[in-house]
Amino acid sequence: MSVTSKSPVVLQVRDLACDRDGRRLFEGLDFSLCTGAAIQIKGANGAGKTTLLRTLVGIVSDFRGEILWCGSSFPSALPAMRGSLLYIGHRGGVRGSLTPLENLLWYGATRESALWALDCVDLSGFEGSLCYSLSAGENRRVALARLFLPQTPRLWILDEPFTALDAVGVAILEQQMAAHLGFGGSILLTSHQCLSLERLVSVDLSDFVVDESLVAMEAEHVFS
Ligand SMILES: Nc1ncnc2c1ncn2[C@@H]1O[C@H](COP(=O)(O)OP(=O)(O)OP(=O)(O)O)[C@@H](O)[C@H]1O
Repeated sequence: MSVTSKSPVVLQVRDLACDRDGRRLFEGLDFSLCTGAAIQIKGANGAGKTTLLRTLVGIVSDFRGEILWCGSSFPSALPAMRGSLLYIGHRGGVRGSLTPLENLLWYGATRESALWALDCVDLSGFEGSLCYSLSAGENRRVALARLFLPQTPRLWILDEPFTALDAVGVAILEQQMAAHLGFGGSILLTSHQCLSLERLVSVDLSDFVVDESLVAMEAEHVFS
């Protein structure tokens, strides 16, 4: 699928600002994510990448500005967006006391599709091991196996999906992301990794950091 200026926008952020613990992390953030396209959110440790993703999936509701799903504003658009969303957070959502197969069955996969997905991420032979006995990279593969299940939702929001993966794991994931975009899906991800995906644009949160000196000057002006 080719992405053009006419590709429909699925997720849009307008003049977004997020706070954490009383501190403004970023403000004035604008971007539009189209069908068949990906956005990589970049920024230093603590810049607010995870906070942004958690805001976009509705876990964090303390924001200023506007978030739109297919043209409808949050929070009323949240249920519709969640119906089309696959979110894999920092921790991956893998239960250590379950096996990789049981984890995928818990997410609603059939046994056949779960075994297929585990094979795609090179975990054949580990289906029945308890996840707490697997390595960090293997656990990350269990989490990412959800991207290989059939009828995957159209929007993927992925927080540091490449963490702990080896070179083969990175290649497998990039290939699957490219396939998802090719089918008209959309991806928003955070990563410090240099990615070779086509139809990918970067948004750096450092460009939206608040200038504290201006905030102080404005406050002085208001109270003087
Ligand atoms: N639950 C929380 N309560 C209070 N402050 C928080 C909480 N979670 C995050 N923060 C703070 O918000 C800021 C942004 O955190 P966030 O995890 O969004 O950054 P990040 O850009 O994803 O960082 P990293 O690259 O290290 O993963 C940090 O300074 C962090 O200390």
